[in-house]
Amino acid sequence: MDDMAVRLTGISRRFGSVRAVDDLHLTVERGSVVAMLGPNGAGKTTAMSMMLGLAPPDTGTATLFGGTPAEAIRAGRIGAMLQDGAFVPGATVRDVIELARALYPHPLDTDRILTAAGLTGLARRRLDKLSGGEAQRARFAFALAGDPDLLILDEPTAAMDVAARQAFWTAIRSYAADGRTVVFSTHQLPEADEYADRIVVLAAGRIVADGTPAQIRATAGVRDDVSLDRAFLALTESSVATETEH
Ligand SMILES: Nc1ncnc2c1ncn2[C@@H]1O[C@H](COP(=O)(O)OP(=O)(O)OP(=O)(O)O)[C@@H](O)[C@H]1O
Repeated sequence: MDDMAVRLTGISRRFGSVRAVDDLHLTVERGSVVAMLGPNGAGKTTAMSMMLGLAPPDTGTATLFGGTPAEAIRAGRIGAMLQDGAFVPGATVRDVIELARALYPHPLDTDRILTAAGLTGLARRRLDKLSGGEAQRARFAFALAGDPDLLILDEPTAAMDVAARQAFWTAIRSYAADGRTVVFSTHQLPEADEYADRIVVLAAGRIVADGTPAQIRATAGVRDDVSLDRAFLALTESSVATETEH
């Protein structure tokens, strides 16, 4: 049996002449919180899509808990937040939570989901009337609904205000404290610094650094008291999405 929550073995994906993800090898241990960082276009969303089985890799394999992503999803073990994921038109926050709960074998209680996502006062609001940050909280509610073993979250706090971010990270902390696994991407580097056990830095579809926040600073050659932003820039400054040769 594979002990790893996520195992990416040499996955690659091209779009035309762009190598969005280039021979990526990554394992994520169960119970860890892993941040995926990288400049715009580094391949984070593409890698997460392949993790979830939404896009097949051109080469390599992606497994979750030792099986295919589709098997893990069917077993109700995976929750995900994707960038700008569309909602059912006309539905309310409560409707979409009930819809998500119906997809999973052991869903969380609706009130618990509403509380964890900070949506208790908005349960009857139509999704198309939500603000950007509120819609992001609704996506988080959808991801949490099935009480999954692994959360894969693409820029989960984008558009959230300060209070919503704090509530989000409190929910993630209690979720991870139960030994469950989180993989998230962000451009808010202090979030990775504070909440991730491990940071994977991507540039041009490849891993350029991987380790604890302290190890990332060491790889970048900066001191421990220097901001993670400085370390990140040192690691990724020279990178641009790789064009393949014709
Ligand atoms: N469907 C697509 N068609 C063509 N090119 C694509 C497609 N999806 C992604 N790309 C390209 O692949 C590269 C990686 O994109 P990806 O969205 O994975 O990056 P990202 O790290 O998530 O970026 P961001 O931080 O901006 O969200 C980029 O150069 C992007 O333009």
